[in-house]
Amino acid sequence: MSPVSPATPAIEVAGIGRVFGRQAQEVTALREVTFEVAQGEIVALLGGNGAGKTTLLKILSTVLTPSWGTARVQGFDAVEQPRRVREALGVVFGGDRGLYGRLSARDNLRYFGMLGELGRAQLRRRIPEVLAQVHLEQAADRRVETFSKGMRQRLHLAIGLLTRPSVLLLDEPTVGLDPVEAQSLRETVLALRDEGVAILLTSHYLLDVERLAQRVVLLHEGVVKQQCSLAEFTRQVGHVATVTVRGTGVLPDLAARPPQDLSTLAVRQEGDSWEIDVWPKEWSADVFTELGRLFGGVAVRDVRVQDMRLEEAFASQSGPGRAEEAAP
Ligand SMILES: Nc1ncnc2c1ncn2[C@@H]1O[C@H](COP(=O)(O)OP(=O)(O)OP(=O)(O)O)[C@@H](O)[C@H]1O
Repeated sequence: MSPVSPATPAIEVAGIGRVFGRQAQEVTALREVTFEVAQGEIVALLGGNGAGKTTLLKILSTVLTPSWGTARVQGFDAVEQPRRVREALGVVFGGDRGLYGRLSARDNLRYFGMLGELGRAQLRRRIPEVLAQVHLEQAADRRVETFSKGMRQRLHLAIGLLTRPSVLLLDEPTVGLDPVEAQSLRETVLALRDEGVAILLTSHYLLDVERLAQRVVLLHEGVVKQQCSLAEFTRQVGHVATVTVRGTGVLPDLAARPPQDLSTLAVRQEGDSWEIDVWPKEWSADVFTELGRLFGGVAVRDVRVQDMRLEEAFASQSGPGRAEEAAP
């Protein structure tokens, strides 16, 4: 980790804009984006398709230059000092891209470490350390093609950690993972934050944002539509998931037992079968107590939980707003 003052923001984006193409084909991906990520903080960068998230991550990782504005990582300018920025930064773009299935996890780490200009001695020391950090020691010498999605995602993270970055760009860390794998990956990410790593996270899942981030930056058509604490964001979103309870026979008497920690209910009934959606405002043990109270004593056949995708939240929040303003 680089010796920076705790007062220096880990990421500092000031008035960034990016235009692609020329004249008739011109597309303004970013108009005016300003925000900071403090040392040891996790900020979720959110926005619907085409909002500008990828463009911003590319600017921060020095792959793309901005058309205007400045981006700094640990105080280093992404355009003037790209090498220093790359030294401070770990970039984890997950999914199935980029790993070599026929190589072991250890050999993938060696390969990417060498591309990242780490020396042999450094790699000998770092590889076991990052394998331990992401809990892949036991699988280190297995071919990656035998890995689950969660293990692959862990390996991506390990590669991003090889250079001991103090800032991580984490793109969709839990996409395609089952709930257990997703939760265990989140715990690894939280452990990194506790070690002081600053993280800019993009995700389509509210649960990731809720469990990981302290603050939210919401992009819409290339401008920051909203910046707020996680508490404020989830309050505005209203609910974290849809729980669908299906049963047969007598409906629970919801009028007699008005729901508490659940925001709304929708009831569907066909013949003898019924289906009720409830929307918990947040995940807590109280939600399960409340579900037990509402549905105790009726014939429940199954319960399904669908974590809310952020698109649903944006549907209510991504109105035109500031995005209508003229580009600078
Ligand atoms: N190389 C490019 N040439 C032209 N237009 C581009 C280019 N890259 C991005 N854009 C446009 O810039 C806008 C922002 O794209 P960007 O990929 O940054 O959005 P995003 O928020 O990452 O979306 P998604 O969630 O769909 O990945 C879009 O309108 C996109 O079509």
